[in-house]
Amino acid sequence: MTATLEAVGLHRSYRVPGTRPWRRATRVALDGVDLALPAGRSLALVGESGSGKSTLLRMLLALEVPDDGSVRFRGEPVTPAAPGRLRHEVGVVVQDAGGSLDPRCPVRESLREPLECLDGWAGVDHDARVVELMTAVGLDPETGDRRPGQFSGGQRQRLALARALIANPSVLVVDEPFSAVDPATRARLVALLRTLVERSAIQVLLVTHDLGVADRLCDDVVVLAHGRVAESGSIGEVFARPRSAAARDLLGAVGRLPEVRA
Ligand SMILES: Nc1ncnc2c1ncn2[C@@H]1O[C@H](COP(=O)(O)OP(=O)(O)OP(=O)(O)O)[C@@H](O)[C@H]1O
Repeated sequence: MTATLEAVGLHRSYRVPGTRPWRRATRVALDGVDLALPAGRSLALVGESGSGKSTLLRMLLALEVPDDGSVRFRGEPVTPAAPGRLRHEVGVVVQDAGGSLDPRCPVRESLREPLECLDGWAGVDHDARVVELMTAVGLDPETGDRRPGQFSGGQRQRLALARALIANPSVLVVDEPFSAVDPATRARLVALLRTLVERSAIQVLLVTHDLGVADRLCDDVVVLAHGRVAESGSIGEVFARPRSAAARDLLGAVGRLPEVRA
């Protein structure tokens, strides 16, 4: 069966800033990465800082062109110039959730924006959809007139989630979405995301340092180390019996094996 999202042989290097042009020093961020998000599954992308997770995400979202290799969405090649269905079907929550919301606009307008840009939403009541999504993420729709600065960090994460979900994506990409919130808020957001995902059958591609969150939300895991896939498989398998040093290091760093679902 065709994977929903697939990367084959991705390579990406960057010039190291400050080096003299004739020395041409480069840093390899991705070195031959293959990855697949099979239909109906959710995937966590983990790895130590600098392992290449964000770079890989930029390629997968067709925001940047790899030096080599390709990305396919539902079997079709995607590039920044021709992202095809990817832009319509993939919702994204970035690390800095507040950043996806215009600080000058009432949040209702930021939430409505994807509906105004994407096909298929012209005949739909956008305000009603905003009310629906604000309610779904546990925010009072009456607060839609407020600016992002009038919400707490956790509430802004909820708003970013609502914005990512508003155009009914089939895939939700979330990049360290819970790093800036306290543990109690994080637990509530994870529970909320899990409920939303189960209810709407969305596939999640999660980038995280938090293996507990990965375990709660995803079926499979890819462990990146030094721009390569060190290990991949079902979360239950990899967390219970890590084969690579990178996976063992990550699991060791959290002090104990995260709770693994039966
Ligand atoms: N635009 C860029 N220019 C130069 N080097 C870059 C660029 N983007 C990434 N890199 C380098 O590529 C490597 C991988 O970086 P990347 O941000 O993908 O790692 P990461 O796993 O997402 O890290 P973190 O968990 O800290 O966010 C790093 O060595 C980084 O310095």
